[in-house]
Amino acid sequence: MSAEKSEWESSQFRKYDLNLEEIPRLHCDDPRVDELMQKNQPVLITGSNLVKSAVDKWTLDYLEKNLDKSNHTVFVSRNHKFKYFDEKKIYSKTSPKGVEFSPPTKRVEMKVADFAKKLNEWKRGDERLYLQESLNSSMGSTIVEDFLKFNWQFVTEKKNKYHWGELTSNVLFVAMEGNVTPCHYDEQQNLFAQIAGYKRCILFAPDQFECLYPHPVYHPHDRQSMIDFDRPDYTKYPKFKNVKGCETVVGPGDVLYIPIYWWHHVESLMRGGPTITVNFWYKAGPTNLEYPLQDHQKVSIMRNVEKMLLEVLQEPKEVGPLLRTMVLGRYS
Ligand SMILES: CC[C@@H](CC(=O)C(=O)O)C(=O)O
Ligand SMILES: [Zn+2]
Repeated sequence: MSAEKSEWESSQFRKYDLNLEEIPRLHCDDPRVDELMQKNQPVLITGSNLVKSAVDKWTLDYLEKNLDKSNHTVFVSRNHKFKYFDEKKIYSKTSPKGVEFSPPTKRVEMKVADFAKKLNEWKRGDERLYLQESLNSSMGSTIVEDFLKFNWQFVTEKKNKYHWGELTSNVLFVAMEGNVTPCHYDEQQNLFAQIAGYKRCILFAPDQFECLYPHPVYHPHDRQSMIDFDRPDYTKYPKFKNVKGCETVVGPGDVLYIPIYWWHHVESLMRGGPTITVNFWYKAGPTNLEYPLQDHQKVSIMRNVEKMLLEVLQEPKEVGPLLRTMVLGRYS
């Protein structure tokens, strides 16, 4: 992948054993953008001015001065990975009895000033921080003003053209250089707008499900890959060797379309300073079942089968044996 005007270099990437294609990088007026989005394919869109009002202004200092003085949600990790988990699933009735789940990160509330201070004073071996919070009207009048100046026409045009559901949230992400959000998928359409710094985004299509081994649906790490990209266990996860993916680097002003159910791994480039992103998450649109079904629809079906089996069996340990009895030698 070539650096745009050498703003970054691949030595700032973390090293993984992956062969990756490049995600197309196209100007927003290029008709191929819509050809790809129509097919639920990722594309990096330039020139949209989606978050121009923030690109010109938002730095850590600016956020410190203008984000309101109350607390903000910050995740803390003992390493560079910030693997998401659903707290509600740690204690749910279907979580296996006595199976200890040790959260890989902790969620704290922090003033932006304290967050910025810790980033500026960070040294190797210290805990890492990742501010992640939905933007809302209580974010301070200046931030709200910048937010209202986003190019809403651009995103609304995409929402209407592809019959997406409602905009559910705009999440603000402020990461330390080197932070990684491990490989996972979301059940929402996502316009991922980069404001400051550079992020490498590695994406895999929903049909790579069997190469990426997601945790069971009942698990707190539902939707997250079980594979540690830093040290893949090819014995436990042999199909990871064959995974096919694509990648791009998003920089200020770029918008990456991350289609619903597409796996993505996101890393803030090492030695690249803090990164700032705002995403636009949209609910899925109405599902019209046309055959052959699309790969993301099959993921949705598998999720529903797992949920139904859990509901009726109650005991997660019984799901695997029942599925094996049903499939092995009969459907395989
Ligand atoms: C959750 C954080 C991640 C973004 C992402 O996964 C998304 O927008 O869906 C990132 O940028 O580190
Ligand atoms: Zn995501």
